[in-house]
Amino acid sequence: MEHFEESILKLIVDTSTNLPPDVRRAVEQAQIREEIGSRAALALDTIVENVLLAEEEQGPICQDTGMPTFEVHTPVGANQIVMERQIKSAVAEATRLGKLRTNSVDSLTGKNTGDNLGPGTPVIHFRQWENDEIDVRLILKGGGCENKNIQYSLPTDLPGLGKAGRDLDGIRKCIMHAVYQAQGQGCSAGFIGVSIGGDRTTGYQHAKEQLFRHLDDQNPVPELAKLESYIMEHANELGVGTMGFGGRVSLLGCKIAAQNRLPASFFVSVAYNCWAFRRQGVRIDPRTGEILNWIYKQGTSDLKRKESAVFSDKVKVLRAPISEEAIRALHVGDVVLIRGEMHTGRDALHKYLMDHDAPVSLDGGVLYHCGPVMLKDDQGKWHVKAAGPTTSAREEPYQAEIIQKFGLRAVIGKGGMGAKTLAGLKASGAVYLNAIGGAAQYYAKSVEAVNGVDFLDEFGIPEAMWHLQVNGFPAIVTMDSHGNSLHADVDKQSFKKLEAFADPVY
Ligand SMILES: O=C(O)C[C@H](O)C(=O)O
Ligand code: SF4
Repeated sequence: MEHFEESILKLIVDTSTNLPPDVRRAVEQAQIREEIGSRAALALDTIVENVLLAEEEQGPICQDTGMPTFEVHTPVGANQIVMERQIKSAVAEATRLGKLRTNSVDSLTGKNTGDNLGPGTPVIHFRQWENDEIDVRLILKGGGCENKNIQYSLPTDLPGLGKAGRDLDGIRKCIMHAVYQAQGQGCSAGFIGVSIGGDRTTGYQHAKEQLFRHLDDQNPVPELAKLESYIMEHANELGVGTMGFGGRVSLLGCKIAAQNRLPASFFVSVAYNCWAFRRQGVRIDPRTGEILNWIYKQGTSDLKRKESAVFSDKVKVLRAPISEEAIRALHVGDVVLIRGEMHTGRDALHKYLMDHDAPVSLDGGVLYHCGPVMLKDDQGKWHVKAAGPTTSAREEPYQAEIIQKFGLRAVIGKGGMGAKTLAGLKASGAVYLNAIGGAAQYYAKSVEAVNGVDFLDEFGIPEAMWHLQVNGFPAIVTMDSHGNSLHADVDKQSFKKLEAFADPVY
């Protein structure tokens, strides 16, 4: 087993940086379906560009490399204790190399362990099988889409859909609702794994396991095969679209399975995975630890780069610090390019800023909801390795007050924010800009220099306040200072479409 750790490291690097061909094909199909020039098409062009950049640079496709989850099958008698130790060591090494973000945070102190190791992380499940080879599968599912997982307990009443009973029709309604409720926050268009039955714990576990199925496999249970096709067809009528921008494609894959349940329980558990669907697997020789073959084909396909609308002359350039006048001139749908300094800030920083001063002036400033992957070189200089946006909705309780308190003019994130922030943007003269979730290589390229960092020791790399010099960071105005929100509009329209699926189908 001399090569086992090295094989696991290869698996991690490939999973994080190289989107498998079946996932690429699904993204490509969406790109073909969306109307040229639409916001969804622009978002998909950025996603494709990002997938290709990640492969070329061997950089993380998305900065959130998720909760590394390993499903391992071993021959009878293989030493699982040694394997677990080596998997952990490979995880730490991948983190040191910047292929995984430091994602393991102490839930009580907020301290980041810095190497992705700690109680509960990474997740490793072992099972024995009567087979001569070791099978290791890995999924890197990020926090934003994990937050959009949902579990229904039937019978229930679903918003827009009415009663959902303990039958196939009730299950159908739950799944339609699951896609609707994710909106753009889980970086749609997504992939869902669905489990019918089990208990609360095994339901979610089983739902996640469905994400390991090949996208083009055929469900062996005829009713579930039919339900999968129904969902694929109709969830795309909801109009959520890529990043919740509206559009023809809201779902890229759906895999459903059933397990037995208790008489009193009837769960439908949905694991929602963003478009950055990073899962891979290897078969390993138990004598040498070497990789025998890859379970899903490895990257490389004919995804085509498209000239993006970002380069058109309609784009407005914003130089930070930004004036109120420049902000008031912006409207939902405008594409902007930011030049100058922006500051990253997410959950820990927002909470901190509520009752402390900021370490730098934020007057006219741009706050980026982002937890990047950063590496320090031998000279002590920091480099951005991946830097896409995080889900902004988490900052809803704080954002309006922070904009007002510090004079911020722009907040960048993804998935949109709520009514309180919208009112705050209007009152203070600020905008919400949407960056394309998961496009971490694409945005990292627009960073010219790291000007400094605050709270690194206290908050850890993803939560620290990084001061980034950018030259042409593209984003779309999705909430303006005149009370308009694309997110509220798409939510309303897609809810109306959801209501059309209330009548029984089964
Ligand atoms: O943590 C992040 O950087 C992103 C997260 O996965 C999210 O989607 O909000
Ligand atoms: S930012 Fe988006 S693409 Fe990245 S892990 Fe979160 S949900 Fe997935």
